[in-house]
Amino acid sequence: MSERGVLLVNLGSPKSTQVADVRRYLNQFLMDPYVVDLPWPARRLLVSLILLTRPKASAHAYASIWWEDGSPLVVISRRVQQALQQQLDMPVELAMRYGEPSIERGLLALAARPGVREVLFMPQYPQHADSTITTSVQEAQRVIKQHGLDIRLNVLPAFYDRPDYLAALADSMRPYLAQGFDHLLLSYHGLPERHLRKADPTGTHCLASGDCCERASAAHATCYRAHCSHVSRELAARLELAPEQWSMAFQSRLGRDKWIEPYTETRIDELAAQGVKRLLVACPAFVADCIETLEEIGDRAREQFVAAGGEELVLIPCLNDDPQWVQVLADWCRETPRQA
Ligand SMILES: C=CC1=C(C)c2cc3[nH]c(cc4nc(cc5[nH]c(cc1n2)c(C)c5CCC(=O)O)C(CCC(=O)O)=C4C)c(C)c3C=C
Ligand SMILES: [Fe+2]
Ligand SMILES: [Fe+2]
Repeated sequence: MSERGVLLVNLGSPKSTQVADVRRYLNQFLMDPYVVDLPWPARRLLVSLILLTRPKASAHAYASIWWEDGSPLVVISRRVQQALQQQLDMPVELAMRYGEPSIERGLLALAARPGVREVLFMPQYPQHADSTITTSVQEAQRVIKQHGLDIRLNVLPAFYDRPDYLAALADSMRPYLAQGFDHLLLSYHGLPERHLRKADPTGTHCLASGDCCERASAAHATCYRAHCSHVSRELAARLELAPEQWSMAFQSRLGRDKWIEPYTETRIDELAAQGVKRLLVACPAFVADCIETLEEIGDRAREQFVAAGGEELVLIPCLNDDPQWVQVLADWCRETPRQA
């Protein structure tokens, strides 16, 4: 009997590539106030407008990357859960913030296991964002309260600075660099600039200057962009890259707000114009490949790069179920101190 259970948490995918399923998923996702952070009436209006056209386009994109056994994100996350379960003598469940398997289902399954009193809640996001980690924790707290569950939540914070994670990521990228390249682009999921300012506990640091992320600040405890910068600099150092050999950009913009820059789309054109022929792209905001890596970078960015004069864009896979990464997760499950 184990006192601890583990819940691996990721974002989630539609149930299928049917437009109706994609619409249901996008509605749940975008109506989350941590994602579209507008008051309810404005959020409802904006999301309803997005839902007029986006589900069809997204369904098409999902269909182009869907696997026989489902969404890559969910299939890969399930593989990680199973590999982890084989290494651990504590129960490991998988949950998605949107869609299935839900956080509710995961927590109820763990709470039903004899002896489990603590859930090590492991959001699978290296960098902090309220639209990923905070919303997942809130949902878990809601479920615990609603069902009166007798369990403590022990939340694993963003792990952008943990040396074992960084080593696993750098090691997974090394074979791709060894095949030769002109430039490595580290493309992170974007965020509206407003989200960054809202998450700034000092209220004055984030985005007050262009180099805010390079200057030490208490704001960096929850600054998504500072976390991305940290991962990028660490990767460059571990992979022994010169400054001109790599750069960082942000993808997946939605809507008309200003998102953090530079945009990946812009960088792709710039790099092609600079004469980069063989471009490597890694996506370190994701630990599992998903529509954002496979379709947005692996398909669309590749086409864009070649149309702009590049020769080859190679997408470096996410950590996925890499044994070294699974080992790191297993270590964290065993070694994270119990919560008082
Ligand atoms: C306002 C919109 C969005 C914010 C903010 C946002 C933040 C954010 N998302 C991820 C990780 C993932 N996002 C994924 C898909 C996805 N993201 C948005 C919008 C926002 N994300 C949309 C509308 C979608 C759906 C696909 C589409 O229609 O384009 C995924 C992949 C899901 C899958 O099934 O494969 C992930 C993972 C992070 C890390 C993040 C904040 C930093
Ligand atoms: Fe997203
Ligand atoms: Fe910053």
